[in-house]
Amino acid sequence: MAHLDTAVARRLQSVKNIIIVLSGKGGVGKSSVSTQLALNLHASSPTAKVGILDVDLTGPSIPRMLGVDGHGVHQSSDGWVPVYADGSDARLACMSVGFLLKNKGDSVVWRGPKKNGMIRQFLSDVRWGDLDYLVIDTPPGTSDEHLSLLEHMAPVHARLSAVIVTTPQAVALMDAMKCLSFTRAVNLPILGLIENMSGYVCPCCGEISNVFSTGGGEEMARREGLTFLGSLPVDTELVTVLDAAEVDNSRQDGAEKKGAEVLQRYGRTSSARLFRRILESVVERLGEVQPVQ
Ligand SMILES: Nc1ncnc2c1ncn2[C@@H]1O[C@H](COP(=O)(O)OP(=O)(O)OP(=O)(O)O)[C@@H](O)[C@H]1O
Repeated sequence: MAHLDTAVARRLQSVKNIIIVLSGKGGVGKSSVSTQLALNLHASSPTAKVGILDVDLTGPSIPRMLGVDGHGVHQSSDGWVPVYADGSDARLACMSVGFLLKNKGDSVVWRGPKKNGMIRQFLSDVRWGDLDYLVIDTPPGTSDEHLSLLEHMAPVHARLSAVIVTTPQAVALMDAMKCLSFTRAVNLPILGLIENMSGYVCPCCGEISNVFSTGGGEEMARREGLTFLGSLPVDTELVTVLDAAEVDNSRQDGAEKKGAEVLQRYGRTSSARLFRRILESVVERLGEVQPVQ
């Protein structure tokens, strides 16, 4: 399966760390965790350069979460120019199939080879430039998209690792275990596990209460010898910021304005405060992971 893809190698040689975000189950908040990871890495230093690649081809949600879904992608002689969610600062680059669809509601109905071709093109043709981190949001489960990513990246990039997202419920944890066994089978280093929708933040007083079970992710991490990166409660403020990030296409500056607004508004949420601690663990773990063999 492994072959050296020189076009991908050339493009990714200026990317220091690649973090693949996985979840066994759909709807557990993988895209929102990917978005928050990118936003927090971006905010972690005034010079941090971050990319986010959305390979959830049938359900791309990153452009909307970052407030840039009104954008089209510009094709230059040297490949696709990513969309910058932070506008002219150009430190938060985003690429998604969502930018390539003619109409927002269009669905992508592709078989494996076509998905593989799209993913390879994302890896070989996007002008990411120098990046400290590239965060990759994937579809739920472990399917064609995951295999394509690894097939093209593992032979050419040593600093590849994964984060697993789960909710605390038993069914989600069972699927997270499948994800874990996939990463072990393909020798993909794991930074750790994040438990999302763990408890509920009261919008009035900020207190966290446990509506459903909590702690299942932490328990799984301990049992499996993984780092528990932290938990994030259900946060209605987060939904307001990420889900409502629809761009006003009637304004020429709509997408750029909305992207900047998401960055600012997210920074003030309680999720952002909690995520900063998760980020510390992620960065610490990045320093420890052994390069992919
Ligand atoms: N901690 C949270 N608090 C409140 N809402 C959340 C939280 N995490 C995710 N959500 C919301 O839940 C919904 C699903 O989240 P998201 O799209 O990130 O899940 P996903 O696992 O990527 O889904 P899919 O399987 O479709 O790819 C979104 O509306 C998102 O804003």
